[in-house]
Amino acid sequence: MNIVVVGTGYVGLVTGVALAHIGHRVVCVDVDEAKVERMRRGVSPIYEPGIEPLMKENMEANRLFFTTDGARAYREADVIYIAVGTPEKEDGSANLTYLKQAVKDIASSVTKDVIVVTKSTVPVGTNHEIKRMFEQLAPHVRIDVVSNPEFLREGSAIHDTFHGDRIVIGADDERAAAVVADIYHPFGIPIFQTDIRSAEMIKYASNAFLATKISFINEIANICEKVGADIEQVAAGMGMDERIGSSFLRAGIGYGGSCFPKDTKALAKIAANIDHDFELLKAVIEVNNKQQRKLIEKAKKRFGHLAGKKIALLGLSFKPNTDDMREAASLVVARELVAEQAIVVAYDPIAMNKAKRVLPKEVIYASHVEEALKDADAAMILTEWDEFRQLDLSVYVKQMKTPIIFDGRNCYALDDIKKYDIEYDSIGRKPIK
Ligand SMILES: NC(=O)c1ccc[n+]([C@@H]2O[C@H](COP(=O)([O-])OP(=O)(O)OC[C@H]3O[C@@H](n4cnc5c(N)ncnc54)[C@H](O)[C@@H]3O)[C@@H](O)[C@H]2O)c1
Ligand SMILES: O=c1ccn([C@@H]2O[C@H](COP(=O)(O)OP(=O)(O)O[C@H]3O[C@H](CO)[C@@H](O)[C@H](O)[C@H]3O)[C@@H](O)[C@H]2O)c(=O)[nH]1
Repeated sequence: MNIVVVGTGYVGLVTGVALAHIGHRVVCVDVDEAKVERMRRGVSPIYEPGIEPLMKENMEANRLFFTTDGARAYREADVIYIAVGTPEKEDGSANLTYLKQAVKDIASSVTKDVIVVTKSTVPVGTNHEIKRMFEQLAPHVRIDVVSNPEFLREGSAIHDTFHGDRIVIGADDERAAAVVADIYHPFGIPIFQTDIRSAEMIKYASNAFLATKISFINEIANICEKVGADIEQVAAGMGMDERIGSSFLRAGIGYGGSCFPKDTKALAKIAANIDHDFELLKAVIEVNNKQQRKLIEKAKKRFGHLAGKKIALLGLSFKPNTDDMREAASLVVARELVAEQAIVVAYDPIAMNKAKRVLPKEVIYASHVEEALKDADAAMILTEWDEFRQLDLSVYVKQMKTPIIFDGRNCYALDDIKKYDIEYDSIGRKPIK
């Protein structure tokens, strides 16, 4: 099958590589020339474990190509996947500018019937709007539109693509649905076929539900701190109930990333547009906003004021195994610390280059953990990278002026901390003084 993928971000590139790997001829199109140039040399524009070897293998097998020449690619395609960004607008709704541009680009180029598959996360009704646009802009050909939302997580995107829990296919046309189902057949992943609007809703509802789980456990953690219970024990005990499930019950400083923050807001907006006040989801968002400031509150309570205090920030990306800084808690924490006139020294194993572009200019960057901790008054752990989890705890004692750790990701067992002269305040657990 001749497949074209429009947009080579986390979703587009991973999709393109995976579809090439199961034998399709895949052309990935992007408007970003520098990105395409890098990918042609086998270099991934994103940090994603396992992506580069798979890219190179499929490029060498002449199954995977990268181009900025969308027009030519669309003309030759049997199936076109749209995976461009749908970022957040100021009012919280999804910005469909890139998506609509991609639709126009495709419509002005195609000369034969084609199936267009929307992987981008789009509000309910968008795929029907795309269909109408094609009917107006390219009446000479038949273009079927299929909704196929993506559920991969950054940092485990390759694994998720080959081992996902389900593939959702939303279609009005049985033949188009069957073609898309056939493409995915070699993955051996259960396929859930439904109508287009339900498919669009499954994506938002799934992300909103996972965000709800996180805000829920974070609120329980906040209560645990006040009643002397331990959130790790509570989450473990809750998770043993199969109806609840143990995943997504990790308390911390809230969710970030390119999806949960924007998709929860977009769903609240979708609801508002039809006069439905989605109170539960609005509370989930509000809880998360507060939770991202949790370590700042703890530090202010401990020190009184933060002016002149040297604070080491460990971890800057929104989660481990990615360099993505979108909506990372570190953005909120660093801005607030700088506003409080603290001296902020930051370290991240992978995201440092991207962080430098978005964190306040006052932030100082260390090239390793020890350097970040040197003479610090306190450390704040914002991302649970293995490098921090596996750190010899004596490093905190040796390097810091005062070994005080505010751990936003509960990286250490309390019993391990107790073996050292460390003051430790984490999320939903008893502080150790
Ligand atoms: N990042 C994730 O983990 C994830 C997971 C599931 C779903 N999604 C959804 O998938 C979509 C893509 O997300 P992403 O994080 O991969 O995006 P991204 O911002 O990383 O990448 C989008 C790419 O599209 C390119 N692009 C924009 N307009 C184009 C056009 N007209 N023609 C060709 N290329 C164009 C951009 O240059 C960019 O490289 C979004 O709707 C997002 O919500 C993302
Ligand atoms: O128990 C948990 C699980 C996650 N998080 C936080 O939640 C955020 C998102 O994490 P994760 O879901 O692992 O990463 P994403 O790559 O953002 O993936 C989510 O968003 C994608 C884009 O829509 C979806 O495709 C995925 O299914 C969905 O998990 C991160 O800040 C995590 O630190 C927690 O605080 N506690």
